Amino acid sequence: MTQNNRTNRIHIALLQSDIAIGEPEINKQHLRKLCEQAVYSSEKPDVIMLPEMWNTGYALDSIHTIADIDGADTKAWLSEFAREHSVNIIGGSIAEKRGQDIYNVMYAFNRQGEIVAEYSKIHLFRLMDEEKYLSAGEKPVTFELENTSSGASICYDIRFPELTRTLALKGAKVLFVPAEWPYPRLHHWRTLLTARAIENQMYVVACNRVGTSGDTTFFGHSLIIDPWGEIIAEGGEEEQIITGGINVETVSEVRSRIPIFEDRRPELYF
Ligand SMILES: NC(=O)CCC(=O)C(=O)O
Repeated sequence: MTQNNRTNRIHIALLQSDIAIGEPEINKQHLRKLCEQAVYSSEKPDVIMLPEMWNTGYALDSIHTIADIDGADTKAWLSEFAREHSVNIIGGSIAEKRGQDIYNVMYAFNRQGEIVAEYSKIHLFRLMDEEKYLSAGEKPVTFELENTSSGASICYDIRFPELTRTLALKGAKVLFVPAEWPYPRLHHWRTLLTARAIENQMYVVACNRVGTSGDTTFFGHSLIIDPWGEIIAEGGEEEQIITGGINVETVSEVRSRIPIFEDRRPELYF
């Protein structure tokens, strides 16, 4: 386990895992074990976070038969785990079947096991054929976790600064980003996440998968970045749990030092 010091207020554990393509049950057992490893560690986290599409991976050809119907199974075990262990969970994202459509959906649960957010990925990634198989979400989502206003984005979404700015304007101080982001775009990953943190003066917490599917290799490098753009924690390229602490008061400090939200001139931008 990669460990950061624990003087800050919210302690986060990122489950940077491999994903078995097209094997929801195997993935569920595996992620559950990692969740247990995180909560039974010597420094129990306040929030645990999973990567993008962890139930199926990008098994798009069979997605209609293996996606979780209404997310029912995933919601049930994540909610129970959150309540049983009194831990907040950002449930990465899963392939969810809603009627005849499939969405890439993030759930967030509080310590009581209540679902506090459901976000369907707005921007579908053509390079991985998402738009051919999945339906796009229509609504930016903010939510409260540990009394902290937070925002949801999934992977490719971070290439759209308008979305993160919208979430920041709705009050988000922390952006959670589950991902399946592969080589060769490590430079884009680090740069875009850091830019979203700096330009919105918010924490960015991103959990990427590792492992190889076909000829695509996912590099991990999960990140926790502070509102000044400094990296608090970064994963390697192996399966591991990455931990780091965030203190939301830092958001106000950075925003008062360089008051970009007061200096914006939105009447001139569009
Ligand atoms: N799963 C994704 O959305 C991947 C996004 C990605 O790799 C990118 O470069 O953007």
